[in-house]
Amino acid sequence: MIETLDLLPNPVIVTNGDGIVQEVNAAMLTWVGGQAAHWRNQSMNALLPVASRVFLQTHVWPLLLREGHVNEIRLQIKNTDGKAVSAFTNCKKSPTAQGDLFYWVFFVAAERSRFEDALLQARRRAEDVLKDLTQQERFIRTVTDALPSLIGYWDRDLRCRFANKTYQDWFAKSQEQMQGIHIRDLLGDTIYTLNAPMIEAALNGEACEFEREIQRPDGTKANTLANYIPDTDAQGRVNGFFALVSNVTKIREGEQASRLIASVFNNINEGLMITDAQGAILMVNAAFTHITGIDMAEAVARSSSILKSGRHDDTFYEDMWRAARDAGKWQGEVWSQRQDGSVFLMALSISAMRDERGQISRYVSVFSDATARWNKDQVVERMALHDSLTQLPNRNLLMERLGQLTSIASRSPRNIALLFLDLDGFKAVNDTWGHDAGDRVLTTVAGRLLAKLRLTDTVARLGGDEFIVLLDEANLMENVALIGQQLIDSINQPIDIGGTVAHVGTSMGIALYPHNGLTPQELLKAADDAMYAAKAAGKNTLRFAIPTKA
Ligand SMILES: Nc1nc2c(ncn2[C@@H]2O[C@H](COP(=O)(O)OP(=O)(O)OP(=O)(O)O)[C@@H](O)[C@H]2O)c(=O)[nH]1
Repeated sequence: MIETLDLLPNPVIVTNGDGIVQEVNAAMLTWVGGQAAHWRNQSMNALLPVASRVFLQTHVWPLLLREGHVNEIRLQIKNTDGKAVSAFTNCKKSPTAQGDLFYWVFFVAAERSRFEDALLQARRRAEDVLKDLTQQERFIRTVTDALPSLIGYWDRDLRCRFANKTYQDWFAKSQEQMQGIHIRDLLGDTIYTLNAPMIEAALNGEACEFEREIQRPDGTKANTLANYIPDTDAQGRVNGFFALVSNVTKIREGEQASRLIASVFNNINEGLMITDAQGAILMVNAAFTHITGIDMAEAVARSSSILKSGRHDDTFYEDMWRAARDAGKWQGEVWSQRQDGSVFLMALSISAMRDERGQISRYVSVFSDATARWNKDQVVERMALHDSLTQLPNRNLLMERLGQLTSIASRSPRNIALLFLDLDGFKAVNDTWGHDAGDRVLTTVAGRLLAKLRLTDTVARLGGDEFIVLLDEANLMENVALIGQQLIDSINQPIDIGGTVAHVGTSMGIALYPHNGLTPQELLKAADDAMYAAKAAGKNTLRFAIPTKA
């Protein structure tokens, strides 16, 4: 055994349980001097100064006998010069057939310092690792601080272990104040109580997501969407949970606004149609379907030209879209077609919507059905221009048509004849059979005049028993006289006035364009004068106006 011990660089002694030296190795002899035999069977106390001996007896042996080993016990050894040298020793009990042996291995302070160096290095490595970890944490913090969401970590005791900047700012707390804060203290009792089931779920390993309206320290309210994600280790233990909370106030407000817009979109009476820049329908509302009869699903993705009625030419639509594009808006009335092919008047307003680059991205068309209004306008217009009894054009419309005819004739010469008719003996009908009978006579006369004339000619009632006939392209005076006489003859026919028969005649004055005048007023005056000439000549006859020009 001693040979083996001699190989060791450390001083070693072997004792029995009473501390009697059994062996001393070579390294120990270089330290304490003498021969091995000198030390054998001596108490190891001989190697120690008094203080170490006492320490050995009172502390080391009891520990050694109890534990079977001691480590790094500081003892002093007397060297060859009798000087005390500080050393450390590790001792281990080794049972043998001859009884327990105790191996005392010594290392001097210098060796100890190597050991400490190793320790120091190990600590530095640990510190480097720690530094790495700190850097990593700093990196994580930098990244999470830049995020708009609240990111935090809560341990099992519901103490905050991490909270990013947004989390701190949200609750107006510093990083130090956040560190270790209890979640209840941060959220307040009310929100904590509401969140408690989710916290419990997260600590039970269950991820959860929920929304909550939170009042912030500055008093503002915000909608939050929270995710609690359990932090589970390899053994399946939940050590805490990550909290990821996003401010969804704007999103919720946006959704609310969208819902409002959608509600308006579908509840207004105006038809709405949104198309892309090329005119493909993207969206229509319920009123669109109500007015056009075209189903929403059927309209989408089709061209807005499905509404074309054919009453306008291509130029009309080109002008309309060009104006909407260039001016950003177009307003007007468009004859459009319903699903069933019927035509309606669309009072339409088109607005162009531009994207952030200024390009037109959408056209919003708002429209209503203006057909009923148009029909009513037509009736009013008709009433304004027609005689309500005979439905013939009245003085206004007559003058308008006469104006058009004279204007055309001034550019491309043609003859126009204006026949002024005033009934003879009409008052007697009224007086004899009453006003209604008189009306029957007037409508009958109107019908007879129309029956005798071409569609291009005009028959008008000036009022009372006065009628005007306009003959367009009346070339020969003889022809005009012939027509005039035929009209007189026709009126002379008996008129059935319900059970009895009335007779009226007509006196007719004829003025010719351009001979008797160039303007409507001149022509009417000339014909009126000629009519009076006919009356004066005995009634029921015709007279031409006296020419004003050769
Ligand atoms: N029934 C009816 N009578 C009308 C209407 N407008 C005017 N009158 C009447 O028509 C008559 C016209 O009078 P006159 O032209 O003098 O009658 P007349 O008997 O033809 O006389 P002369 O023109 O001189 O031949 C008046 O009695 C008016 O009251 C109408 O819309 N309906």
